[in-house]
Amino acid sequence: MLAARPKSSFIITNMPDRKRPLKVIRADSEAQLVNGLADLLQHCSQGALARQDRFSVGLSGGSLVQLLTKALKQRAGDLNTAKWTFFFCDERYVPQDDSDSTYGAYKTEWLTQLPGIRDSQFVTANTAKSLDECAADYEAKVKDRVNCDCGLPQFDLLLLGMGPDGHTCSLFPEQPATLQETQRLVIPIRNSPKPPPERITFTLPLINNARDVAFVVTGAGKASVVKRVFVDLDKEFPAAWVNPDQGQLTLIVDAGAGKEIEALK
Ligand SMILES: O=C(O)[C@H](O)[C@@H](O)[C@H](O)[C@H](O)COP(=O)(O)O
Repeated sequence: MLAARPKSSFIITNMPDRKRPLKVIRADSEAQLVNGLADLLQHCSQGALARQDRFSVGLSGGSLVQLLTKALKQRAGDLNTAKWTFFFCDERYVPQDDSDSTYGAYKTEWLTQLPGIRDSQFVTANTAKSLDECAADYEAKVKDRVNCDCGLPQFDLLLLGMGPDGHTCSLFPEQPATLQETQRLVIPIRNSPKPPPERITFTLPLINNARDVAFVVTGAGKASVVKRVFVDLDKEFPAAWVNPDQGQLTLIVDAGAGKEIEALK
């Protein structure tokens, strides 16, 4: 059977506030979307492993857990995941065996469905520490394990989701001060508007230094926010602050989430 190829892929260039053109991959079905995500993983991992001996990936929670699991299963024969290291762009400050843990969600899926991936490939947050220490400790792990040739850790790929309120990672519109962070790469979050209230999250200096950043956004309910974030760069929404300095920004959407940007093709 022919693999379901993404319906269309296009570049939006005429955005003065964007440092690099935005690449959009628009899928008509979940199978096409998974295939687009799998292509991206293959492309980014091959590039990273040609440059160095590790591929560093930042994961997010939500619907991405299932979509990424499907993409990795689909390409299990082609991807050499043994050299991949998985970090968390944000993590909920709960014990690792709590049903709210993002690491726990991945572990449940992957260690049963993706036997090639070992638990030791996840770089997890130490939630036995205080929240502040947990964030500082995770920043130290990132600095220790991610390529820092340019002075700042540079992830090979960050996979991000976006909530209907335009939040990404644990950067929420109700907490705009988090977007102004310039020193710390991982910060604690208290009183998150989305439960659970305590979290840690990557900050913009780390996110925008990545080599590749991809958002995966689905559902017609997010269509207008997708346009306001990715086309209008409306800074009311934290996701609009993701603007990689040199890296490639890719938006993978289904037909529903992409319906208001379709005309820009
Ligand atoms: O920690 C969390 O609460 C989730 O990880 C959350 O930030 C999620 O990534 C977005 O809300 C997008 O989720 P969906 O893709 O499921 O809409």
